[in-house]
Amino acid sequence: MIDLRSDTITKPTKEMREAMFLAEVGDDVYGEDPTIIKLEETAAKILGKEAALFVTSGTQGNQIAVLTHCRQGDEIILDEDSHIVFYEGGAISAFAGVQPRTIKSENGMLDPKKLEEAIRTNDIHFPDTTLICLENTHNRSGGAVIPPSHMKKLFDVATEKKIPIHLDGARLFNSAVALNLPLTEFTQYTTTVQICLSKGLGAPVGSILAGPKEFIEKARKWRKRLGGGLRQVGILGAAGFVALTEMVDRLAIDHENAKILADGLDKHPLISVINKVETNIVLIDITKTGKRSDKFIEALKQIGILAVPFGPKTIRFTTHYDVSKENIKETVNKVLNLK
Ligand SMILES: Cc1ncc(COP(=O)(O)O)c(CN[C@H](C(=O)O)[C@H](C)O)c1O
Repeated sequence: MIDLRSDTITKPTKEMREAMFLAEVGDDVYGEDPTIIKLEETAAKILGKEAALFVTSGTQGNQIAVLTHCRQGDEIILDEDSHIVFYEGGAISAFAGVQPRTIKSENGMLDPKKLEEAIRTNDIHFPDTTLICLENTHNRSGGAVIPPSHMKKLFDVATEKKIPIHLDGARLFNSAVALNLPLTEFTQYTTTVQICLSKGLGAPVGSILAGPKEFIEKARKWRKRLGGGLRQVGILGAAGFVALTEMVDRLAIDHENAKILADGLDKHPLISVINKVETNIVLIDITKTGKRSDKFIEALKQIGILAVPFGPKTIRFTTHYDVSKENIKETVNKVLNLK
């Protein structure tokens, strides 16, 4: 099977497994796990933040960010297609008790004017707007890169209104590699940021939430409240450290493979690629095939290819470390022969 369902599929590399085996560990609830301390300090530095916290997933990182920034009854502004709204099971309402105020983005980019209009004024009838959430790359726009110049426009609106910005940067490294920029070019326009170690970077588990020191102390307590007090977690941290320090540059290969895949699939008379393939995600429209996406996914599985539905007529393919250029070429040849 050529598994293009997601970059979450990546399995730990040999180097990661060795690092896990040799990891020096301690009880992280008492702050005594040297490997996770090293990971958190390194991540904070790379992200240009005062402190960082290892979390078990991107979802947990986003949810702890909302719980730490907000109070029950607050309103947060996000893109209607953001992962936090679309894929996190309503957790911001279930746990943090906050109200999402969604605005539609253009290719993952919120309009600064619409953002400003969505911010509540001080009125007894209104909830307070206490957080703005961005996503970069933008998953449902097909891994769209939000350039720092656009992030600055949103940051300027938020700063003027004294509202923090949380960036869901699950694939922020993909944006940084696509634009050949350091992460701090993006994170300078955020208060807090979550990045995934377990997606394109290949770690088996985990994300990092980074931000101001005081914020991270509060976030650590929220993680504990959620049962996230981790013990000898250096075992996971060791793999995360390899991901963070050795697996970033190779994301360019995933981007190249995504472009080869997109160019190939687009040649099929009944398929059209609908996103500008800037990173590791390809979205195709299958309307002309007359098939619904679930049926098309089954047809792909019959020919040894795994992908995910992204709507009734849309399919997503995601390239990653465990899919080679040969796999991509094989995928193109097989799909081109699909009737
Ligand atoms: C932008 C963004 N932010 C957060 C997350 C959550 O990360 P995890 O909770 O899966 O570690 C994801 C995962 N995305 C997964 C995928 O793309 O296959 C699924 C949809 O949850 C994400 O794409």
